[in-house]
Amino acid sequence: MESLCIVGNGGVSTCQAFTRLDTTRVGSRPRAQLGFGCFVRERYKYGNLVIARSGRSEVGNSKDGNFAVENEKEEKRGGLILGPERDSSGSVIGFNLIPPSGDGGVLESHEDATTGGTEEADIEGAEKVQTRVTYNIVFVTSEAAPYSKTGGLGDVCGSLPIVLAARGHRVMVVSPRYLHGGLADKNFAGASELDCHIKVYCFGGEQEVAFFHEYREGVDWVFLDHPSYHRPGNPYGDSQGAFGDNQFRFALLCHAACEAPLVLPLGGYTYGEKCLFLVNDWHAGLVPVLLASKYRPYGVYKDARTILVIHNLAHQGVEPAVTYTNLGLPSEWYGALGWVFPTWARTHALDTGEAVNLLKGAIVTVDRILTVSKGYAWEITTVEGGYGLHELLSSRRSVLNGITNGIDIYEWNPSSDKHIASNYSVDDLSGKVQCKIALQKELGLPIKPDCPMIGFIGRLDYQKGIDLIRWATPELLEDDVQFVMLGSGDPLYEDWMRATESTYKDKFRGWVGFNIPISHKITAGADILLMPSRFEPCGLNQLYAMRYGTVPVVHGTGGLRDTVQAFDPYSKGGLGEGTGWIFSPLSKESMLAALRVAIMTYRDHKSSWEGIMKRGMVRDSTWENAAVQYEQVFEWAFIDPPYIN
Ligand SMILES: Nc1ncnc2c1ncn2[C@@H]1O[C@H](COP(=O)(O)OP(=O)(O)O[C@H]2O[C@H](CO)[C@@H](O)[C@H](O)[C@H]2O)[C@@H](O)[C@H]1O
Repeated sequence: MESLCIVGNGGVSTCQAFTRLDTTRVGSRPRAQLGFGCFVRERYKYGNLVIARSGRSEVGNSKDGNFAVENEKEEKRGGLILGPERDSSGSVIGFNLIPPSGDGGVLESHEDATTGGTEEADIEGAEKVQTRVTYNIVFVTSEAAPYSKTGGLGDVCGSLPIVLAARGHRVMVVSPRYLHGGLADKNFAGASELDCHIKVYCFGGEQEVAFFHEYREGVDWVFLDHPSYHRPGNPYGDSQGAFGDNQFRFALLCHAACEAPLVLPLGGYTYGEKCLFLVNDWHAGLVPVLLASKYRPYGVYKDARTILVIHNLAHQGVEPAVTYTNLGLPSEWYGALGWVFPTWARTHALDTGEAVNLLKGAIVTVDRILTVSKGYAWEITTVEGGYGLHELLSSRRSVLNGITNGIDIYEWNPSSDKHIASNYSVDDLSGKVQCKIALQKELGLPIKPDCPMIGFIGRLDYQKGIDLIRWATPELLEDDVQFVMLGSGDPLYEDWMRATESTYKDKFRGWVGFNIPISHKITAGADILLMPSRFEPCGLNQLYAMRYGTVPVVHGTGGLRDTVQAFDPYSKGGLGEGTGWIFSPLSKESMLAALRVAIMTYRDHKSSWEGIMKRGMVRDSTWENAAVQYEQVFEWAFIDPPYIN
C-alpha cells in the first residue's frame, strides 16, 4: 500500500491509497535493436479503478528478479498521475502516469511505431492478457459466418469479432443481408429490423437502405438490407458468373458502413466517430476513401482509424474508369482509385487500360494494412505476388504487417464435432478411423480402414492449384489410395471431378458443391489433406486438418509455409518433429513426391505418423493468439495521425 498524489485538470484533487495488483513484462525486442531494456507494466487498483502503468527497465539484461527490484525502487520513489487524457468528446481514454525521473513511457509502443521495420517481432511478443485499451471496432465485410460464407473470409469475419468482443472491445460487423431464396435465408432469422432507414448517395441517385441487427456472442451483427442483396446464387454470383452490379452492391455496403457508427444506437448508444474500421478485401475498400474524401473534410471521423485486411489480393474490384462517377466520390479523388492496366493486359490497340480499382483506393488511403500471414505480407510486395500492386504496397511497407489467422476451435473440435461419425481427441485417437470408415460408407467407396485417404476441400480455381491435381491424379491413383475432393467453382474442374469419379469408381470421389457438414467429415475422415495452392494468403483448411490429426501436404507458399512445419524424422534424437510436408516448386513431380513420402510414412512408420498427427492436434491455432497481435496494430494505428487528414 502506498499513497499517490492524483493531479487532475491542473490541480491536486485528492490523495488516496492505491494498491499494486501485479507487474508484468511486456514483450520486448532484441536489445540490440532498441538500445534499452524491456518494458514492464504494472496494474494498480485505485478505489474501483484499475490503472495500467507502463515503463521500462533501464537494465536491459536484467533477469526477471532484477526487474522486480528495479521497479520496486521506482515505485518507492513514487510517481504522478498527471490527470486523465480525454478525447474530443470528453471521455477519459487514459491517464498520464509519470515517474519522477520524467521518463514516463506511458505509451511505450509509440517508440515502437516510429522505429518502423521490425514491428512483427513485437506483435508476436505482445501480452496474452485482457487488453488494456479497448476500441470501438467496425468490421466491414462481404461475408461473415454463419450468416454468409463462401470461403475463408466468412470464417475470419465470423470468429475474430467474437474473440475481440470477449477481450473487452465493442465490436460491430456490417455485412449485407443476403436472401437467396433457399434454406440459408434462415441464418438471418435472429436479426430484427432497426428503426433506421438511411439514404446514401451513389450511382446517380439516392439509395435507401435499411439495417437489421442481432446481438450475439457480444458482437453487434448489423446487416445491410437492399433489394440488390436478394437474389439466388451466392454473395458474388450465380451459375452464369459474377453479378454485373457487384460494384454497386459493395459500394452501397461501404457508404452504409460509414454511416452505421454515426446513426445506429445499438444498445442505446452509437459507436461514434472515434472508431476503428477493419475493412476486409476490395468489397470494403471504399470505406477509407470515403472517410478521407467525404467525412474528414467536414470534421467527421477525424479521430477514427482504418485498417485494411487483405485476405486475397487477386481480387481487387476493378471496373472501367467511366464507372468512377457512380461511386459517390468527389471528382478530384479519381487519382486515388485510378489504375492503368499494363499494356500486355489490354484487350485491343485502342484500349488505354484505364480503370478504377477499389482495393488500390484502400491501399492509398488506409491508415494501416494487414494480411493474414507474415509470408503473404512479404509476397504481396513482390512482382510475383503483388498482382500489379506490389510497388504501392512496398511504398506502404512501414504500416504493413502479417498476422496469421486463427480458427474457431469450438466449431472445429474433433472431440465435440456434431458432423462427424465418432469423436476423438489427442488422448484417444480411436474415433478417427471410425470417421474414415463412415466416410467411405457414405461415399460408396470400398471400406478399407488401412488405405491412405487423401482429401481436398476448397474453391475450384486457379489459386488452389486444381490444375496440378488434375494432371497428377492418374499417377496418384495407380497406388492403393483413396482420394476425396469437395469443391465448387470453375465448371471445367467440376466436370473433371465428375468424370474422374466415373473412371476411378473405387478410388476417387468428387463432391461438387458447397457443403459444410461434408467438409467436417472429410477433415476428420481423411489421413492426408492436400493443398497445392499456387498462392495462399493464410489458408484455413490446413489448420482445421491439423486440429483433426489429418496431416497436411502443402505447397510452400504464404500462410501454408508459415503454419505447416515440415516433418523431420531425424530431429530430437530420432523422435522427429513437424506437422506435415511442404513441397516446392509447384510441380506435379514435387507434389507427387511429397504425397508418396507421406503415404509411405502412414503405411510403414506408424509411430512417426502418430507423432505428426499429435503435434498438429496440439498446435496453438486459437484466435486469442492472433487477437493479441491485432490489438498491437490497433494501438499503432491510433498512435499515428490519420494517413489522409
Ligand atoms: N465446397 C466447400 N464446402 C464447404 N466448405 C468449403 C468449401 N470450399 C471451401 N470451404 C470452406 O471455406 C473455407 C476456405 O478457407 P481458405 O482459407 O482455405 O480459403 P479462401 O481462399 O476462401 O480464403 C481467403 O481468405 C482466407 C481468410 O483470411 C485465407 O485463409 C485464404 O488464404 C484466402 O485465400 C474453409 O472453411 C473451407 O472449409
